Amino acid sequence: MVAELKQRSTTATRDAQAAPKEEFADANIPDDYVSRVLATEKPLPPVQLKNILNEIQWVSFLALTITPILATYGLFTTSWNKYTAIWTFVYYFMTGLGITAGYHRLWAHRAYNASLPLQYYLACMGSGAVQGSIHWWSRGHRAHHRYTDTDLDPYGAHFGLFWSHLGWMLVKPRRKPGVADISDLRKNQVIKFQHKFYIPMLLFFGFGFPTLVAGLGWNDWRGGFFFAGMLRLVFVHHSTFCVNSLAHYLGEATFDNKMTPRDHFFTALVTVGEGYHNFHHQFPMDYRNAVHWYQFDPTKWFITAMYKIGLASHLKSFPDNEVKKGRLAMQLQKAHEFGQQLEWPKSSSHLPVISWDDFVEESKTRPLIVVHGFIHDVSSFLDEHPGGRHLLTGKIGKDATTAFLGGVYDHSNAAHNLLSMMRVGVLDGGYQLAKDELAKVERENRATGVSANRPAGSPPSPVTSDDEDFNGPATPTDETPMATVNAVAAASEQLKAQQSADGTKSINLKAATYVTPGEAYSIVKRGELKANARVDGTKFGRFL
Ligand code: HEM
Repeated sequence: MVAELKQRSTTATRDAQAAPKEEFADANIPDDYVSRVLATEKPLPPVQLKNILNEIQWVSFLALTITPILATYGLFTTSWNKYTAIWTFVYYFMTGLGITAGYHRLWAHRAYNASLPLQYYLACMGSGAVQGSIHWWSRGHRAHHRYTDTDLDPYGAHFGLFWSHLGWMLVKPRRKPGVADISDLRKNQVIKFQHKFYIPMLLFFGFGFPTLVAGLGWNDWRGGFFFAGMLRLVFVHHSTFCVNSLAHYLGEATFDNKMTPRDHFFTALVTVGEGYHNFHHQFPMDYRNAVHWYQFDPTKWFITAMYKIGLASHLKSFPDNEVKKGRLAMQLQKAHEFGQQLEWPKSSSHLPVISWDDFVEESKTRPLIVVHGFIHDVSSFLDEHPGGRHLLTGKIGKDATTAFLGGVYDHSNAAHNLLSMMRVGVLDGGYQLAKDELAKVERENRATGVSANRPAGSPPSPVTSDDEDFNGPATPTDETPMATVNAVAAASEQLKAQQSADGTKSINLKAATYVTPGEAYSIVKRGELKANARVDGTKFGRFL
């Protein structure tokens, strides 16, 4: 089975990677390509001291070590000429842009179209940056984007800062980069030309041309070679390498933190504007790396200038609306993480459900106030209340929702938040129910020997907090005081009207939806809160 899988994998990978040149390299790619290749194709053993000489990639190793040595030698043996200094700086940008505007955004990502003269110019300048041919560079870069942070990424940041900056070029690749299609580049005449003549182009634009300009221009041949040639090349090299290393470590994940790319001004500064790398990995076909005018992206400015003079066209940019969505997603994630560090009120399902009667009884022993259907213990706040202690004590054992929500004072968000932290229970039904009124009447009448919902002489019904037991208003008797009967009947009528309106056994609309900052709780059916209490294992009708 394993052998078969291995066979299939090898065949699929070979198919994918060695497809005919004019076809898409990934035309036959299996759906599980990444995991299959990683599982079945073993990487080369790790580089160790004992095998290092065999593992070194000598061409790039020498190129990357000899240039800084020669540049340092030049620095100590050559005097600076003002014009050479300016030329070195200018040629740094020219060759840097050859990579960023040419190799990277034009060819690797097809972020815009360039006229033939601009393409040849960028190919020449890119050759002067000595980083391999467009063909080789773009293939590796497409694999980097496609397999970011996996072992199929040729310069995966997950292998460490040194590996992604330099290490991957100094030793033989530990495994073949993942398949990436470059069939479009194979057809490009400029790329074909540069690939064919890459070595002479590299030597000329890397060292000959900068030396010639300084030598013929102001007779500084030596400075031209060491500074505009060697020293400039060291800077261009490490500028590009920083995109693979620093841009995956330093800064913000502005649009997505699933992978390592980050946005940072400093990286942008040292990479000719490639430092907004989180943006770039999200929107790779965008000709910009930086969307804001104040962000440093000379490559974008160069492409825009080329567009203005008619040498570039079809500049691609990702829809602004979608860019904003990416930013918002991360902002929301951060806000959520911040919120998780805060203390939040107990939710209704973690509080006991208390009947109105029990609430009133308990209020005699401690300062309890009902607001929004929650019972709050305000003892810690009595003396702190900006509106005065008397306003709170006046509402103990009562429902203060109306007063709290603007009847007396329309409290701030802060007050709502503070209040929610004082919750100790949920009032059954959310507000004082008609049956509570009824129970009160019962209690009062019990003293006088009459009942509001039973014929005189029959035993009083127990006051129950089970909603299902509530069957409407009492039948008035001759003994019931008329005012009480009317109040109960009115409350009952209201309840009935509402029940028939929405077809449910619901509660007063006013109390139906409680919106507390950070939480919205909606009671859809009477008795639901009780279920919450049961789930939580708390006892119904008892304070914790
Ligand atoms: C436990 C419940 C309560 C809490 C946590 C609370 C909290 C606060 C807070 C924080 C303020 C400052 C202004 C603001 O943030 O909005 C305030 C002001 C006030 N509250 Fe309350 N309050 C409660 C209950 C009540 C009740 C039941 C009443 C009225 C019967 C009331 C009446 C007032 C008044 C009139 C002010 C304005 C004071 C002023 O600026 O002169 N509060 N309350």
